[in-house]
Amino acid sequence: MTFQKTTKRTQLVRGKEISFFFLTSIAIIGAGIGGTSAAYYLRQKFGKDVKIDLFERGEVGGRLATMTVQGQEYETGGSVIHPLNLHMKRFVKDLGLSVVQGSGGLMGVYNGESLVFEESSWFIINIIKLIWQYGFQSLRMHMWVEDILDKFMRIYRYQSHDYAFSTVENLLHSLGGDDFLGMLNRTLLETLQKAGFSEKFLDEIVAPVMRVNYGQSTNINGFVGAVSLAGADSGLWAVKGGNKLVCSGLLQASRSNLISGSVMYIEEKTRTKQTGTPAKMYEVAYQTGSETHSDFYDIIVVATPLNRKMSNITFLNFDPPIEEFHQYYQYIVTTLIKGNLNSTIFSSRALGKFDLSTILTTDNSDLFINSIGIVSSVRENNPQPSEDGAYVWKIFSQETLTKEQILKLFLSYDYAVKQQWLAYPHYKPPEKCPSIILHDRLYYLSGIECAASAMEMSAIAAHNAALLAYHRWNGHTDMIDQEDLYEKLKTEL
Ligand SMILES: Cc1cc2nc3c(=O)[nH]c(=O)nc-3n(C[C@H](O)[C@H](O)[C@H](O)COP(=O)(O)OP(=O)(O)OC[C@H]3O[C@@H](n4cnc5c(N)ncnc54)[C@H](O)[C@@H]3O)c2cc1C
Ligand SMILES: CC(C)=CCC/C(C)=C/CC/C(C)=C/CSC[C@H](N)C(=O)O
Repeated sequence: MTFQKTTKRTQLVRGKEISFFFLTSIAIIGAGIGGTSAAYYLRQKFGKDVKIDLFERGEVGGRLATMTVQGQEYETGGSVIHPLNLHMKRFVKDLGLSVVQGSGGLMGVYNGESLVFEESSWFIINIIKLIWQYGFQSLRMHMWVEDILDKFMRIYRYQSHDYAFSTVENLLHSLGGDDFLGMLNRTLLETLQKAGFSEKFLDEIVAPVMRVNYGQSTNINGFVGAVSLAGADSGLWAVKGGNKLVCSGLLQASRSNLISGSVMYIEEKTRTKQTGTPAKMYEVAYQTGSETHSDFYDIIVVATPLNRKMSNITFLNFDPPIEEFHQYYQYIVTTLIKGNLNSTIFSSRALGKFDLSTILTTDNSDLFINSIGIVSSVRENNPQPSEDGAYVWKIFSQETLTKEQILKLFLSYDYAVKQQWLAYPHYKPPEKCPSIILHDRLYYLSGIECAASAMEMSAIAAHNAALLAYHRWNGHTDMIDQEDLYEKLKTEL
């Protein structure tokens, strides 16, 4: 089913205001959470008649993906969602999906020799342990993250009032001023050292959280560091049946046309429209199987990281030319293993007495895993062991695990399956974020990952790209890059 709309645009021609009627068609490249939420918001803004084509060369969901083993499905990509991720929350509600809550088992931190920190199932013991080992730093860290989240949440108010930003930097500045921009330019380590956190706390608590969430050290930028720490909060949740259901749901709700094909190049061309007037449009050339096709669009939203390895899209004949993108993405392997853990490699405690369900690791180059933890299938709230007591464990590592490494970790195992990812940017502050406006009507939403990669970040970027495209198409410049929005909106009911 295709939709077409005639849209009125007014232009100044030799000093006279002339109205043209154009057919509006929009292409989105990539059907991950970024592309599908862009389709959803573009439909909301541009209305029911505009044609929206969504190009996807792989599976709908992108980095939200599951793997089915022995009849059970597990998340292998983006898995947890923060309780304050309001776009994701809204999608789930609007699409009639259900949620599963994180199981919240016990966590320990291994440094290659022993467990340097171990949670207790008694809340009060935990508090005493944390204060004993790190003073009040855990509480201070919690407050630091909460303060950042508090400011971050301003985006929902701005977007509900339809305000858009033309750069990632402007968006972040509107939320947290120079402090937020400063976080992009400094490492998390520098930021937290300056705030007075101890080496011990940074090595034993903060670095392990960065390793499990972003496969990197505390040398990542301070902003993504804060997002990563938020990813260790309580109350995390996931979508029942798999997070990727949000993407297929948004695609359907947006009534876009899914085109299964790989976009090869985008070129700006002059075309004569049905009205007889010449107009600049974008030609999208894509491959399906061995065939090449192309189609013309007024607006394009690129919702995939633009680099050779990940999307390989060429921009032809743009004036000025569109720069090449060189963001390097971190390679990560997710391995699912159903088996009996050899807990004696982590702790001297007897096998039956080991009660940790997640083991994080310190930044030790001798370690071959970043983390290991018990996981539930996408339909369960709590992980279920099989009759022989085996659980399904998810391991994140920098390289594919060898059989020897798996046999070191497990006394016995039923299966081991893996998925490799170019997962998220390799963060190296100072971060220079790519432009959102690549050309007149060509938008890039994945650039937001330079600040932090997470489902909610892509959804925020998608909403922003839809608002930006809409306001620029209609000449509403007052809705873009407004300064002091927080103060302006404070007085509104
Ligand atoms: C292992 C792992 C764990 C993670 N855990 C979490 C987590 O717990 N919580 C969280 O919030 N985030 C997590 N993330 C990050 C999160 O998954 C991503 O930030 C988010 O899914 C990115 O979505 P996106 O739509 O922007 O990009 P993608 O999901 O990458 O979507 C881009 C799509 O574009 C398609 N595409 C690329 N090139 C072309 C082309 N030329 N033509 C057509 N289609 C093309 C791709 O096939 C892909 O489907 C994790 C990521 C990974 C890899
Ligand atoms: C964007 C905001 C404000 C919050 C998002 C917090 C969040 C959910 C961060 C997680 C980011 C991430 C890339 C996690 C990867 S690993 C996830 C999990 N620990 C797992 O074991 O699968």
